[in-house]
Formats: sequence, C-alpha cells, structure tokens
Amino acid sequence: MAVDDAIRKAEVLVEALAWIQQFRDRYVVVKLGGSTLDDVDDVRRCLADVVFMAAVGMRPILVHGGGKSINRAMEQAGIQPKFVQGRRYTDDGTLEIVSRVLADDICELLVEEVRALGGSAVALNFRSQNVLIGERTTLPGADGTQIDLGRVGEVVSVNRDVLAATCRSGTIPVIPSIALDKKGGKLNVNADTAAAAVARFLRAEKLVFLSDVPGIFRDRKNPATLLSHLKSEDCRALIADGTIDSGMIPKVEASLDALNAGVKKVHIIDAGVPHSLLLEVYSNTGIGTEIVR
Ligand SMILES: Nc1ncnc2c1ncn2[C@@H]1O[C@H](COP(=O)(O)OP(=O)(O)O)[C@@H](O)[C@H]1O
Ligand SMILES: CC(=O)N[C@@H](CCC(=O)OP(=O)(O)O)C(=O)O
Repeated sequence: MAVDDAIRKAEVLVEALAWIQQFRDRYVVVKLGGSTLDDVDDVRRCLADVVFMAAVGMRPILVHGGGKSINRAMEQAGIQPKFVQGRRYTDDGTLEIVSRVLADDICELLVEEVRALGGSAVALNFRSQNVLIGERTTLPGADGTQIDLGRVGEVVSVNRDVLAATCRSGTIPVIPSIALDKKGGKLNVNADTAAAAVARFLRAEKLVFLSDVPGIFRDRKNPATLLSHLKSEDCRALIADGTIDSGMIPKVEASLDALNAGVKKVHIIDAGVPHSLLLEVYSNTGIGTEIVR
C-alpha cells in the first residue's frame, strides 16, 4: 500500500537520524579496491553514498587502489606484473605506469564522478597536493634476508592539516595509494595499508573497505557463513588457520593496526550491493563484516 510504503521510508530516515547525529564531524576513511572499479554503476552508487555522508556532516575521505587496471596497463606495455607477498615489484617503468593509472586516470575519474553527483571533491596526490609521506620498505624472506621490492613503500605519516581543512570545508579528499618519500621520490603503496594509515593518523571513527565480497566468510563457498562481527583476536586466528587468505590478508592486517591505533571500527563490505555503505553505517543492522578491537 502506497501510504505504508511512504511511512516505511520515513522510518528508515528516522533510524538513520541517531547514527547521523552520532557520526557528525567524525572521519570515515573509505577504501575503494581495484576489484570494485570495473563496474561504473557500482562505483557511482558507492560514490553517491560517500556524497550522502558528507552532506549529513560526516567527514569521508576516499583512498583508492587500482591493482586490476595497473595489471592491464602493464600487459599493454609488455611488462609482466610480479607480486611478492601481495606487493607489486615496482621498478622505475612500473612506477610510471602505477602513477599514471592511479593518479591521472582513476583519481581524476573519481573526483569527476563525485562532482557529477553534486558533491565536492579534490584530488590529493603527488601532482596536486601530496598528503601521504612514505618510506621505502622491504619484506622478510624465508631465509632471513630482506626481499627488495623496488619503489614500494609504507605510509609513515600524513599531512593532517591539509586533510582536516579539506574535510572541514565539506570537500571529499580523493587519494591514490602513492606516497612521496622525504626526497620527493614516489613510492607505490598497497592501497589497503594506505587507507589504514590515513585512518590511523586521523583517529578515524571508521575504516570501510569496499571490496568484491560481502565480507569475511568462514567458508568462502558457503554464503551462510559470513562472519558479521569479529574481534582482533578472532582475525588473528582466522589468518593463522588459513580461513583468511590472499587479498584479504593485507586488508585484515591493516585493519588490526588501525584498531590498535584508536580507530573505532573497521567494516568490510561489498561494493556490488547497492548502497552497502549507507546500509552498513546508517542502519541498526549492518550487512558486511565489522571488526572491533
Ligand atoms: N575468508 C575470506 N572471506 C572472503 N574473501 C576472502 C577470504 N579470504 C580471502 N578472500 C579473498 O579476498 C579478496 C578481496 O581482496 P582483493 O582481491 O585484494 O580485493 P580489493 O581489490 O578490494 O582490495 C576476495 O575476492 C576473496 O577472494
Ligand atoms: C605495492 C602495491 O602492491 N601496490 C598496489 C597499489 C594498488 C592497490 O593496492 O590496488 P588494490 O586496492 O586494487 O589492491 C599495486 O601496485 O597494485
């Protein structure tokens, strides 16, 4: 019945009200994974949710990856992508491709999409205004030596003043996962760890990963085994017993670092479910996996 439907919609808004009030002026870092960027409609719906968040007074910050697009661009250039423990081996040629795909293509596209949805957004990267300060990293090898990954780094600090001022003015920062080292050299950073670092340094209320799965499953072949609430210690056990593997490992490890540093909650949700972000943040029953300390 039309009136009942209208009342139900109003009730949804009222349910959201308590959360809107609670999260006013709080930072939420939203990470868009490369696995989610291929479907334009999904991206647009996710960005509409982010624009909604900003409109109701939250301070969203978008951090994005683009692993799949980088792979495609590398293959076109005749370079075979090489990964070590989930990190892309990044020589100078690869770094040029990573920079172009992330900062010139994806970052600009996301900014344009936000603007087309009536929101305000700005690209914060090494070309415009850098906010991620990084250091080069190596990975521990099995024989105790360190594995060199080329121009790969981790975020060691962020420009909080620029981020705070941008958010305060109602503009959504859009940040690709490339950092600059102290000498101004570019570093390729895993986007999950880049997003977690931004959340950590801003003590964000939330860190949300938009991915291509509904959340963390106990058994990936059985959708009924979605784990909707996890604590840090559960996550460590799930990594140790192999339940969490591949691309989920950097996400969860980065989540634990963020929670340890004071981020209140981490969410892993499906970018392919329309408005999963709004459902997770502004309703009483979330739809993905939430992780708390
Ligand atoms: N226990 C698990 N539950 C759900 N997904 C998992 C799990 N363990 C590993 N994964 C994998 O993690 C992937 C998400 O990580 P990734 O491919 O890096 O996505 P993104 O591009 O969003 O960072 C899923 O597509 C899935 O294959
Ligand atoms: C060092 C490293 O591996 N950097 C990543 C950065 C992009 C990324 O992480 O994108 P996703 O979110 O799609 O995974 C890469 O080159 O693929």
